[in-house]
Amino acid sequence: MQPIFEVRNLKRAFGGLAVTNDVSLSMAPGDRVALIGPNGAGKTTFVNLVTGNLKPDSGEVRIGGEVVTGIDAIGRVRRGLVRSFQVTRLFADMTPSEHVALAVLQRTGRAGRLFGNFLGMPDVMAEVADLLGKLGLRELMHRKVSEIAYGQQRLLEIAVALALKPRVLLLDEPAAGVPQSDTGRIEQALADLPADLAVLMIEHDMDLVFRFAKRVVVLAAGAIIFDGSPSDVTKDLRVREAYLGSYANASHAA
Ligand SMILES: Nc1ncnc2c1ncn2[C@@H]1O[C@H](COP(=O)(O)OP(=O)(O)OP(=O)(O)O)[C@@H](O)[C@H]1O
Repeated sequence: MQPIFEVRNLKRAFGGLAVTNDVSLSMAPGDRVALIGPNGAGKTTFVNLVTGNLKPDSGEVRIGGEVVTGIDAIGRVRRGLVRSFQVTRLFADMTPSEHVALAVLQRTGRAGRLFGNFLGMPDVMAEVADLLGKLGLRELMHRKVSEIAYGQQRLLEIAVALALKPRVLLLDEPAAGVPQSDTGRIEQALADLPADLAVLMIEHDMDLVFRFAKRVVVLAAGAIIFDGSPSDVTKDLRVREAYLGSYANASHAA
């Protein structure tokens, strides 16, 4: 299948440190990939390079075959590359329906309109209600974000991302900070993501990785050291060494 998302020979250094060191990765529609790696492996930097929040020193990012390396973050969202909105970027005084409506208006090129008007736009409201319903947030759609639980805020991040109709979705630790009692709802939302969506999830929780991912990519010291099946990743010697090395460094530093 033609890749929907491709990274070729991506490099980025800070000072003398190669934080993204010749990374290549390709994903097809429907892929469910987990990106893992010890602390400081370069996962966040990689995501920032991919989304256009950071410029690479060299290499290429493609969405649907189009080279987007010179296109900014908003242009990449328009082409279908969406990173889940972070809880820290939700507006405490706004409601879930306002957040999702804003994303729908942005996607449909109507974000410039007076925002309060969306309540009178039946197509927008129908989509907002549908999306929030699918994520179990319908009852809370008109409450303030500050009044809803953290797990529900994380579901709202997913709803906002989906309202942008992504072709490639980057999820940054979607269940981090969510109490155990609420992680089931997040996992259900991940299981219900559109089948043709390519999903790259950064995750530390290996239980979640094993339940979600069909493929695991391991980044260590800026380079991909493993790209394969979840069942093979724990047996891989280089992966074991990378994690052991990071634990050794951490205890050394402590
Ligand atoms: N703007 C920057 N300037 C200098 N060094 C940086 C910068 N951003 C990241 N680094 C360094 O790059 C390395 C990788 O950082 P990055 O945050 O990408 O790793 P990570 O895998 O996301 O880590 P974690 O899992 O701990 O969040 C670290 O050594 C970090 O100190």
